[in-house]
Amino acid sequence: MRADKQSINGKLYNTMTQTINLTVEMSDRETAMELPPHILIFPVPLQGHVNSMLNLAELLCLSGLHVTILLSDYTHNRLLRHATLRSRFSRHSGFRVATISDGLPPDHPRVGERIVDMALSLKQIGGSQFRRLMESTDGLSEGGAMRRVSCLIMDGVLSFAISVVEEMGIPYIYFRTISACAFWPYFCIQEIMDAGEVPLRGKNEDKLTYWKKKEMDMMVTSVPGMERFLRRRDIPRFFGVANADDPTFKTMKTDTKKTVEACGLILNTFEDLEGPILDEIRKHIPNLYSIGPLHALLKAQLESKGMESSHNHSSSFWEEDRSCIAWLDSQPTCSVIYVSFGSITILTRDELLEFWYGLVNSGHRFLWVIRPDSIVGNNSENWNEIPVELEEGTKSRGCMVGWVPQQEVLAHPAIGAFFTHSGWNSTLESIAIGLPMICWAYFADQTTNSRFVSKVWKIGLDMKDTCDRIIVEKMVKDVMDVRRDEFLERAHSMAVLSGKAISEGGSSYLNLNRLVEFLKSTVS
Ligand SMILES: O=c1ccn([C@@H]2O[C@H](COP(=O)(O)OP(=O)(O)O[C@H]3O[C@H](CO)[C@@H](O)[C@H](O)[C@H]3O)[C@@H](O)[C@H]2O)c(=O)[nH]1
Ligand SMILES: C[C@H]1CC[C@@H]2C(C(=O)O)=CO[C@@H](O)[C@@H]21
Repeated sequence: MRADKQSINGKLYNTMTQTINLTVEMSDRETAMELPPHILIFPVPLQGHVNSMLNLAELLCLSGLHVTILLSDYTHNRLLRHATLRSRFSRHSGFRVATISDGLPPDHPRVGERIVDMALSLKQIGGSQFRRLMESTDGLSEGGAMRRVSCLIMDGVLSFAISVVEEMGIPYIYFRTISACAFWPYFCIQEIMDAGEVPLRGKNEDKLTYWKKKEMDMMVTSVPGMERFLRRRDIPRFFGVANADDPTFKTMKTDTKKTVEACGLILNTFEDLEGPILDEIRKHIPNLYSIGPLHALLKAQLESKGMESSHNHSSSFWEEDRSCIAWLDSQPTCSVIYVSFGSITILTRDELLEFWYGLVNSGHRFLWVIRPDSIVGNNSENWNEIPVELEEGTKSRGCMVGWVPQQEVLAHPAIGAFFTHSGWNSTLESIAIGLPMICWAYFADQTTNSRFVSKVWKIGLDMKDTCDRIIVEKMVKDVMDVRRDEFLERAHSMAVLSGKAISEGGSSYLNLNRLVEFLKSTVS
């Protein structure tokens, strides 16, 4: 195992090639009792969850805490291949990575709705692996170089870890990486079902047909604080199952309800964005830490310490194609719509063509991320027969790539709007930079996020449950031209509030301090 030594602040750190394992040389005066608290962070091993939890990990490192993040082998290998994990964290003492298996075969697609296989697989095998890891390493204490884990910060659907940490006397906090506006309907699942507001899907009824029904436009009255705008089609898309024993549906329901038993709940959001919903959640979970937008909070805190911002670091699972930056540099200000549907969404060839025609026919420039594993269906179809009008329109106004440094792209002056799937990280990144959105939700929490973007915050348009070139063209023209000023004004106002939340004395800034104080209290 290659190890190279670096000398930082007079201490020797060994960086191991396979895991980042900073072995802090113990000076005479330091003893285990003087070691900082050791926080174990455990995300669902998906891009959106890992991004926000790595941001939290770095913020806790900046606060002087020791942190281990527990990834899947598969995810860790993707990060080692495509991200800057080592260089980003080698500048923090006491950070390391531990790994377990996600239980899926290496060739499992890990995209689309089959991504739930991972959550269910972890539910089956995660508990025994987690117990073995914690017991065989004496709470990840690294032979005394770190304290035993003093607190677990765990993702929202990994409840198998609870019995292990409870037996070891370790407190735990949930970090649900979705929005408050999506968490709250999940929390109210039983009330929604009891009110018959999202009926079971017919045995022979496919999901598309089920969600396109007119009755899905009926309002949901059983989620306090959302009665005026939440329709049936806007609730998280793990509803609408054919039977109440559906394993994913049951997991989402039971695990979300378990949140009340934890020492607290972390949400990557801010009070001025979701205050009314946060207040509803606080009635059940009083110890709530709204500390977002985490990527922006981290950037601000790194800059205040004169450190390179996370903006220059990647936590991508795919190789970033930086050629898009040079292309953007050659485009006029605010002239490009950025299109990306996240790390899980998949499209059929027909859906891809509807978006492609809509973008080209809008007459606007577009930068489109088409993730290598995102087009499904008959791949043998000959892509050499691309309609000439699409080929010409793309040549003159478009740029299509496999994966980009998204935060850098969103901050580029050429970008005028974001066509997104409404994943929560993408939504927050767009809000923080002040970009209007067009929302095409794929599944999970995205359907609720897109409703809030369009109906509550009014910073974009919701294209839910449709995929039509005429609608795409019209919505692109609306956000880039016809209603541009209207959306830009509100998006800019929300960006200002986001900046306030993460600045010294802001709500997220203060909540992070309160979280760090709680974590420090777990060892005093
Ligand atoms: O080309 C790209 C595209 C995306 N990103 C980044 O990848 C992340 C994607 O996260 P998100 O926008 O949240 O979408 P998903 O990857 O789909 O995230 C999953 O996890 C989220 C957090 O729980 C949920 O909100 C989503 O519904 C769920 O699909 C963001 O930070 C983006 O900046 C890139 O860096 N480059
Ligand atoms: C695969 C999904 C299981 C739970 C995660 C989630 C959540 O509500 O926490 C939403 O969608 C996906 O990110 C995950």
